[in-house]
Amino acid sequence: MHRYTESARRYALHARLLWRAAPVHSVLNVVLVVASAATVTFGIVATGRLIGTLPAAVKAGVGSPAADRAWWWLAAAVAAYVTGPLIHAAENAVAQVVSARYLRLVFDMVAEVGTAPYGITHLEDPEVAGRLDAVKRAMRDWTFVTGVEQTWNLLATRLSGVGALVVAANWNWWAALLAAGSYALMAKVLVAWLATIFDDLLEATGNQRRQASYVRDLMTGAPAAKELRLFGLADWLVHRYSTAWRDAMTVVWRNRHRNLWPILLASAITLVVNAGVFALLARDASAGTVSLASLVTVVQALLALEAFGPLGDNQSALGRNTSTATMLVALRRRLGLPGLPARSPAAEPAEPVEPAEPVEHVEPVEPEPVPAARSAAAVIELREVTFHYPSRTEPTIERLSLHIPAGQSVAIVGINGAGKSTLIKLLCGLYPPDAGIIRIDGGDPSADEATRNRVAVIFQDFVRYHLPLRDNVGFGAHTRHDDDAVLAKALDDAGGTSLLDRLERGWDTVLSSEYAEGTDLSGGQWQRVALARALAAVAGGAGVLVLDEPTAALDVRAEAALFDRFLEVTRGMTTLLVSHRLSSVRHADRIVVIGSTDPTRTGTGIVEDGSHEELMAAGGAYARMFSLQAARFAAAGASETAVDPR
Ligand SMILES: Nc1ncnc2c1ncn2[C@@H]1O[C@H](COP(=O)(O)OP(=O)(O)OP(=O)(O)O)[C@@H](O)[C@H]1O
Repeated sequence: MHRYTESARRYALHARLLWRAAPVHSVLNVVLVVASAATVTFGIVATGRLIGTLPAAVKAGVGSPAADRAWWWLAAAVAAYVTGPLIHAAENAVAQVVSARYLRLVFDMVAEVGTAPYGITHLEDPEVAGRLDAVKRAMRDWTFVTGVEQTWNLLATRLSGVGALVVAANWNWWAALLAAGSYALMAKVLVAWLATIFDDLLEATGNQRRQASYVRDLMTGAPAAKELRLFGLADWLVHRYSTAWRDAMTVVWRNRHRNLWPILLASAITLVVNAGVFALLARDASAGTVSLASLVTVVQALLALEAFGPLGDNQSALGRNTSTATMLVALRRRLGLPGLPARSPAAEPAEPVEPAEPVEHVEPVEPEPVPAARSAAAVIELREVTFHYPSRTEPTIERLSLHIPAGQSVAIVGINGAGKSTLIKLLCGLYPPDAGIIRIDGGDPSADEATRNRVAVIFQDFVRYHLPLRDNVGFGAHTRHDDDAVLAKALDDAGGTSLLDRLERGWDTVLSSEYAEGTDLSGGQWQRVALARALAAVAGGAGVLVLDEPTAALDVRAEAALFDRFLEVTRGMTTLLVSHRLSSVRHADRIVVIGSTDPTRTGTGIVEDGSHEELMAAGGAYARMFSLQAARFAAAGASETAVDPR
């Protein structure tokens, strides 16, 4: 029973989405659908009447009143059959608009799931990630759009069934109801069966199908192409793909077979009921209680009752669509978002389908007046901060306190896995701490957007946007994105001016060789572009600049020179540098070594804190790491002024 009420709920959600996406066009489509169903019913009646009047008309001859009546019914039937396709065409045209807006709305809803909660904890939750991926995959399937477009055809068909029912009920109301009911039962059972399959596809198989898709993409995409050939992985991947896919689909196949019997039963009922109803009609006709005109009309009407039954591919497309929308709404609610966004994109142009417009609950950031040169340096305060990743039980950071005054440059160093990047992510508010407080100029970065905008970070795995150089640099600058002077200065400060000179289309060159007139960059060039993005952020209002090892692809000397330059151009700013190469960060005002502070604690704290000279003089962990790196590098025959990477 639950399955049947559930399908009613899904259709109700579908109706709400259509209404939200395109209210005017949806109402227009309903009107057209009613008109279309009416022409079908009228066509049935007119044809029946025409056939019924023909014998008398033929007998009475041309010009007789009977012949006139036949002509009238003929004209009416032709009008119905000609008008029907015209209305249908109009309905399709309006349906296109509705589907474009519907897609836009659903795209916004998905984008909001990915972007609206500022923290990234939810995206690392395997269940959320699996569902989000399943929704995105289902949206890419052609059935998703077809499902929306077919809504109106399905509605028109069902309504034409109502017309046929009224006509058939004129002959025998209970027989007509019985026939219509048997078709409806079959449709209900089939819809519930399809919904189970789609839910299984979306839910139960989410992770396994994700694995299978991942392996398939490895085989067909550029990123793994080199290793795939070098390690001879092709056969292994093909095998892995087919087993992952089979494992994923086993649940679907099993449920598909297990739930088949209600469909077989409903089909048998429909067959028996309809045989009985037609036998009843035949009996009435032979007894003379049904005229020839009525017989033709009722036969057509009874056949048209099939409109209440299963409607093939169109219905499964709509079923798939409603399953996806239901899952999306549930996912949104789980993340604390409203099921449906409050604002309608109906007023927006339907095409092209663009990325999400500002979402309802995230206040659009009003461009603030940005100082011409640079914004004020920020003060950073971490007090007794403890944090553990959702997928772990032990804390990664434990009771860590750090005060960074405005304008200081600080290097964060520590061994692999010490928690340097985690500390930076906490500073950006990407995760809220479990305990303790993090403040930037008094604001909480995990809760306050204006505070977050004060921090500009380039991570080790910074994004290489396949977009023009202008965007790759300008994305850092928020409100100054289009200010060429700001971008040029940032690129120059990052040591990337020569790169600009080499690009044929200058700032407009797309940084990807997958585009005509685009070009890819070397690892080092990409790092300079990323660095320029961080520097551009200063003009955009950032008060803290963080470089979390985005320079690993540069050689030792280049990284050291770049960091020195970075410290020079950002003098007076609050800056944080993370690097394994201690020589690269030795010129920072202050060096903070993080690591295990106490054997009873699993999380990281501050082990040492001071300037390069102070820490070297103290002869602690930093001094030992520095000397070790220097010795290794010297042994490798390089200059003694630079220190070996790792
Ligand atoms: N998203 C995550 N989920 C769970 N654990 C994580 C996640 N990211 C990092 N960790 C774990 O947290 C610990 C600290 O990682 P982090 O990346 O902060 O170290 P790091 O000092 O920056 O390391 P490296 O020098 O290698 O870059 C590691 O044990 C790592 O495995």
